[in-house]
Amino acid sequence: MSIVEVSHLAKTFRSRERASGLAESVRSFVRPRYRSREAVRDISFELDAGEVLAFIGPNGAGKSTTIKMLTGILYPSAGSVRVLGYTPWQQRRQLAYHIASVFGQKSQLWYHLPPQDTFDLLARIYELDMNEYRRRRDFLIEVFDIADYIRTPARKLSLGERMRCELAATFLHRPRIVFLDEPTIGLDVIARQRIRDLIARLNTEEGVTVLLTSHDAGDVEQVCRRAIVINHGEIILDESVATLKRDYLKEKTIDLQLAGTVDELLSPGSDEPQLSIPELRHAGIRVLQAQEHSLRLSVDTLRCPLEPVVATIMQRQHILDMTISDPPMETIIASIYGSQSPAPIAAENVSSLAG
Ligand SMILES: Nc1ncnc2c1ncn2[C@@H]1O[C@H](COP(=O)(O)OP(=O)(O)OP(=O)(O)O)[C@@H](O)[C@H]1O
Repeated sequence: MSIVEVSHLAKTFRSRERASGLAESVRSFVRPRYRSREAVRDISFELDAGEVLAFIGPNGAGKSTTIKMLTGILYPSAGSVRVLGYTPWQQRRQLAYHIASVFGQKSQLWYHLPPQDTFDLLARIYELDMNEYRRRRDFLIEVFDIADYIRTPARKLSLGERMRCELAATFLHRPRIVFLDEPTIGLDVIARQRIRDLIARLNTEEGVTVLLTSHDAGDVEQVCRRAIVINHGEIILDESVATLKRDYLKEKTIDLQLAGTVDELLSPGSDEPQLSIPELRHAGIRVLQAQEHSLRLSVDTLRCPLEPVVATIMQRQHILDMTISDPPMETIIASIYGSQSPAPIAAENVSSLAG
């Protein structure tokens, strides 16, 4: 059953243009000029209870604006939205008891207070029964493993610790839907993995519906089952993550730091660097960069699993360090459009496998 229904949603921002210089400032004061930006053009989709949806797209695609309309923070310019039967911007207060949102860049924890105090305040805001609240709080403290710093002021927590507390706070009132806008932004590999596992666990155990935005393809692959890709405020793809993986997330980049020089692994004399190892002269493997001790390969994991590639190189060279990264979201979007973008590897997407 659909618990979120979005139909032809649009949002145009109208902002006053700032003038520079005294004369222009006076002119713009007398006759202000406005600029319109269509952040969301025409978005329609439905979400069933228990789904985990990735809502992805490049910077400025309209993801946060859509979430803000679904949670009642913004009203739209056109279209309709029903979330759990409510119209978010008209019934924001009623809806707030049943949903929660996390904006990775903004904190809902009181900066100078320990998370425990924020939890107590939220319990009052959501009018929770105190016994039920304590049980729930203790359960979340255990699940999110935050007992050690629940009494430390939020301002003193590391980003990963704070994010775990943010999420615990989000689940306090047993929301039926959570909107997570970049919940893993800025986190290291281990903290990111932990957040992914926790979101997946609460979805499985409590059936909470999740709508998640992220620039990290790993979040999408590991947490979500369906993905909506948007660009310029419009949906360009609505598919299962399995299909997205098969068609667009199959390329991985392996960066290797070698004890020896890369020349030992390359065929001499060719213009384009090519591996000399016969087993790795495979259409699914491309050398992206080769310099002194570092080698960057692109591997099409559908045609060629990663393990044998790494194992074959290890037989010939000692590997000092290795990272495996997903293509950046811009590249995925570009390949959805059917063309390849030369966007650089997103450093934050890198997951280190060896140190
Ligand atoms: N309050 C606002 N006033 C004017 N323009 C805005 C406002 N909020 C967002 N925009 C513009 O709307 C467009 C969509 O922004 P939005 O934050 O929804 O994108 P996003 O997909 O979440 O991007 P990112 O991945 O960078 O967070 C952008 O061009 C942005 O500059």
